[in-house]
Amino acid sequence: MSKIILASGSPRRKELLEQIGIEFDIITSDVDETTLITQPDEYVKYLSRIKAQAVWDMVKDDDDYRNEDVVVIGADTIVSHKGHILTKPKDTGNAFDILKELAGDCHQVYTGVTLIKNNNVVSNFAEKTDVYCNDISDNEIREYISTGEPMDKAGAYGIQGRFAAFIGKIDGDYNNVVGLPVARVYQELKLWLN
Ligand SMILES: Cc1cn([C@H]2C[C@H](O)[C@@H](COP(=O)(O)OP(=O)(O)OP(=O)(O)O)O2)c(=O)[nH]c1=O
Repeated sequence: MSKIILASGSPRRKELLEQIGIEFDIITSDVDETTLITQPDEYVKYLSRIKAQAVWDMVKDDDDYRNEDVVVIGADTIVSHKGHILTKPKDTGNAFDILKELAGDCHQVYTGVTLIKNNNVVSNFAEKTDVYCNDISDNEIREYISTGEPMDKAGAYGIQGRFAAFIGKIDGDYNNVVGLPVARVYQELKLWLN
């Protein structure tokens, strides 16, 4: 049986993979996330790949994994609004600016996923979901930021949390917004697990 490693410290990704009944280990790395890529789908495909690659490099000579079939899953999520990329907010002022920009408009959430099996990149894709935000007043934004929810999330919000109050509709996979498009990940895993 293949061993699966989730190369992510995101509690949301752990929950989503658990939700579909997959058994896996979690190993995280600390990759340098700076890149000059500006195209959202290429950006998340690249970052998910370097996260998966870093963990593969850590485990490839490890006694627990050396003689096993190992599949490493890396992922990266960003928000894109009018063609520019929004990652996690740097501070609460930045969170305010981001949420002000997203209010009353449609934006895209991209999650990139990479599967590495035995040193080969066997899957590297980006999934897009359109998200429509209702109008949000400055006071509502300030209150939302005071919950602390935005700070570790791309686009400074969590659709699975209090920000649900401001989502008019989405077009695409909800789980992709939360950080992992598990239905597509499952389809890919089926191809590569034994
Ligand atoms: C848009 C959105 C993002 N997010 C989260 C998912 C990701 O955890 C985070 C984006 O940051 P990422 O850099 O993709 O991931 P991470 O730093 O949390 O974890 P790792 O690099 O170890 O894999 O934003 C939500 O939880 N809800 C949302 O609605």
